[in-house]
Parts: sequence; C-alpha cells; structure tokens
Amino acid sequence: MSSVAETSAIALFCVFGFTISSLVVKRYRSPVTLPLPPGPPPLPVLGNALDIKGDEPWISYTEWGATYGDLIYSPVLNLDIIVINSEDVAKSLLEKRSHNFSDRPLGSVNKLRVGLSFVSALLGYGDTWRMHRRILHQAFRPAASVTYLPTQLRKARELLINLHDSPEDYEAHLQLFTASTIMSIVYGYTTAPRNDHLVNVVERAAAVATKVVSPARAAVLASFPALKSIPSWFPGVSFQREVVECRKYATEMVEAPFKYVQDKMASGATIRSMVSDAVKKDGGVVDPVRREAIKGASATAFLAGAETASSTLRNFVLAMVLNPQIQQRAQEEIDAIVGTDRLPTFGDRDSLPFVEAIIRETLRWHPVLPLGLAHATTSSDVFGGYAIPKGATIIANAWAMSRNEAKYPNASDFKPERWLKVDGSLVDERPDFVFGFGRRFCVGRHLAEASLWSAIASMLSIFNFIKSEEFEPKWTFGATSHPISFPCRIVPRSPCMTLETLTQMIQAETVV
Ligand code: HEM
Repeated sequence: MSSVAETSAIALFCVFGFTISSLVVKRYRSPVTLPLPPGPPPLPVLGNALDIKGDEPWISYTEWGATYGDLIYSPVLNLDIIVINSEDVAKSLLEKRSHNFSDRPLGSVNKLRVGLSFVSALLGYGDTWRMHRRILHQAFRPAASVTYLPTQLRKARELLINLHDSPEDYEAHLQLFTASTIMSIVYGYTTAPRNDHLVNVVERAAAVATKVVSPARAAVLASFPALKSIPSWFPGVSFQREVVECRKYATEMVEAPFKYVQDKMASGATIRSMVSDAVKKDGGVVDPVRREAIKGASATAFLAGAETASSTLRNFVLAMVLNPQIQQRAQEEIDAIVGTDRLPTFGDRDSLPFVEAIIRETLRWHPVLPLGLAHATTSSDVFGGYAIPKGATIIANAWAMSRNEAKYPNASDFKPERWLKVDGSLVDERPDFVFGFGRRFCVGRHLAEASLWSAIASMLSIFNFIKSEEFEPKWTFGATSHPISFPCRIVPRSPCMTLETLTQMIQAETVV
C-alpha cells in the first residue's frame, strides 16, 4: 500500500474512532496573533493530507509555490508543517537562525521504541546529537575524507569488473559499490562480491527502517499516538509487525559490524576504520555513553550514505542513456587528459571539469532526497510577518529549488554546461541544497562526492551506456527517489577492452 493511501486509510479510521472535538487542526487553535504563512485551505481534522499529490508531495508543494510563494503552511492532521520552496528562505531560516531550526520532528517515532533511537540523523537537537555529530565530523571532514580516496578508487575498479562481467545486473553492482565502500571506510570490512552477510543485515534493517519512519507515518502517529495499539490485522495497518521487525534488524545492524571491529582490534589486526579510529582516540577505553554514540553514528553513516549514493548513480546512468552527446563529450575530455591506456585517478579530477559538471547536474537534476530531511523549530518564531509555531516541522523542498527556472533554465533538462563558464572552467556555485542546510547539513558530503567521482569517471572511461529501446523514465518515491529500472545496454567503448585486459589494467595500477 502506498504511504499516502495508507495515511488516508489510517486517517479515516481515526475520523471514526476519536472524538471530533479533540481533533481540530492547529490552524484554528493556534494562540499566535500573527498569521501563519499562506497555504491551501486545510480540511478540519485532516488538514491538507488529501491535497497532496500521490506519493510525490514535493510536486504538490512546488506547484503550490506558484500561488502561495516560498513559505507555505500546510498542516497534516495536527502537525504544523512549513514548506520552504527557495534556497534564499531556507538559508535565512535554517542557516542564519540555526539555533532555532535544527531540531528533528521525529521524536514520536523514537517514542515508539522501533529501535532507531541510535540514528544520528533523527536525533533531536541536544547533547546526544552533538556527540554523534562530533564523531561523524571527525571521520568525514575534508581532511579526513581524503584518506579514503584509495579505498573509493579500489571499489570503483571492482565496480568496473562487475559491470563488465554482468552488465545486466548494473543496479545491484551500483548498490554493492556504495554499500561496500561505506562498510570498508566505517568498519574496515571487506564485503563478499555477492550475498554478504553484514551487508544483508544492514540493508534489510535500512529497508524496514525507512518504511517505519516515513513522513506519512510520522504525521499520523504524532497526531494519534493511540494507533500504536491497533492490532496488526486491522486493514491497512501493518505497522505493529514492521515495528517488531525493525527493532530486531536495527539491533543487529548496530551490534554486528561493531563487534566485527572489536574482534579485529582484539586480535591485533591493524585495519583502519572510522570505528577503530574513534575507539583508539580514547586510548581504547571508551565510556559507555560515547561507545553507544560511536555505534549509532557508524550505523547511521551506512543508513544515510549507501542508498543516497547508489540512487544518485542510477540517475547518472539514466542521464547518460538519455543524452548520448553529453556522454560522448565527457569521454572525449577523459581521453584527452587521461588517454586510453590507464584509468582516471583523483589526480586527474581538477583537469576534468566536464565530468565534475556532470556530477553536479546529476545531483540537481533529480535530488534523491526531494524533501531533504525535515527540521523542526525549538521555539516559535516570526519571518516576513508570519508566525512559525514552536515544534513546527520544517521541510526544505529541494525539488522546488532544483526546478528554479530563473537559476536553471529548462530545469527538467540534463545540462551539465550550467555549471561551466564560457571558457569551460567550473563556476563556483554547487547544488549544495541537495545536501540540506545549517547545522544538520549532510556530514558525508565530501565522502559522497568523491565516491560519485570515482565511480562516474571510471565508468565513463570504459563503458558506453546505450538506450536499448524507447521508454518513459519514471522514478520511485520512497525514502529516496531513484529511477525505476529502464532498458539499457552497457558495453565497453573499445572491443579490445576484454575482461582480461581490464583486469590487467587495474592490476597494473600503482598510483590511485
Ligand atoms: C549523494 C549522496 C548524499 C546526499 C544527496 C545526502 C543528502 C543529505 C541530506 C539532504 C541530509 C539532511 C540535511 C538536513 O537535515 O538539512 C543529510 C544528512 C546526513 N547525511 Fe547525507 N547525503 C548523501 C551522502 C551521505 C554519506 C555518504 C554519508 C555518510 C558518511 C551521509 C551522512 C549523513 C548524516 C549522518 C546526516 C545527518 C546529519 C544530522 O542530522 O546532523 N550522507 N544528507
């Protein structure tokens, strides 16, 4: 059942099950004297829940922007939701007033005890989050991120071998590339080429977790905590079952890889990882609170980093299939700088501006988190003459920002040249809005961009991505948005590039 259909089913149940008098939308009982930001007229009880288009709320919010502007009030059930449709307003609030706009609205999910209280990205704005953030910053700040470049390049080469071996499985290969890169960096763990036990554990947990904490669920559960007690057989409510499943997988996801690192360290192995670095920083003796924070932050790095990066790579493949002339221009750039006797390395990165522009455009073209991750206010506030309530859910609509025609003319077209000056060098601006805003800005951004570069530059140098039949591109609408499978052939650019030749070329590499 889609999340919106599910929301509606649950909401209808609520309408019949609760006393209407206790369910008046906050718009009508808000004690603030200033008006709330404009927005579509809400229904009593449901607010705008039924006005939101299908499973793509970002599209509705973007369309509403034409009528109501860059700051929209759109309550769902009894949640105050404020949608921000422009980068300028997002910066004014989430960055300049970050002391007030850095909380998360998902406290209700944690109260459900689904086992996700370890997730740094969901933690409220407080001391526990600060401790997680410090651990993550230490591991993924620019100076630390460069130490992972050899791992990222090695994983990109494994991706090439896998793509050559079974191109039809490219989606699985992209997923393995991002999952195994993160597992290696975070836990020093080397994944098996297929069916890796630890990758399966964390991927299964991630899949259930993203379902359980979907924004639709959060809105319904925050409004009607009594829903927690609805039996799992009630039509449309599979929630209880998923909660039990989520708790089990989440515990395994946090504990199993951490134990792997502990065992390795105890055996005297010297494999470097984010976790072993964090443990060693304390001289090996970690107090229990920090130990839980290290476990949580490392599991979060996987949850936040694997799916986002593989979804971005799927968008890249789609963009190449739809735009062969762009693919060819990038390959000509690589051939001119790198040649055809070796593969691109990070040393070539600054000399390949068009490849860099492709990465920026891939991130902008279809943001994989179209609504980012919601923030929340800790106190009431006022902006542009409008009241912003305390505890409001704040959504920075990355989709609307990516569709800003004034900044990105013909915004739905894939045009890497937007990021280039007339002389072919890169403009200073980047599509930073896809990584969020303020104090909650994506902590893995440098790592993510380097992973994308290693995979994209390597793939472009060896393969052509070819449309094998006509199709209408479509995207999924889950925790992340990525292209639904499409017909595509992946073939080596040169007939001489056999699997054996490619393997020899990779084995001969000395500099990464
Ligand atoms: C293309 C890849 C990625 C995209 C598009 C992306 C995007 C985002 C966005 C939109 C947020 C929410 C920011 C906000 O609340 O304003 C976020 C948060 C976060 N990201 Fe990323 N991300 C990516 C890759 C990664 C990677 C590789 C890692 C891990 C190393 C990572 C770790 C995190 C963490 C831990 C947070 C939570 C930060 C906090 O709540 O303080 N992300 N990311």
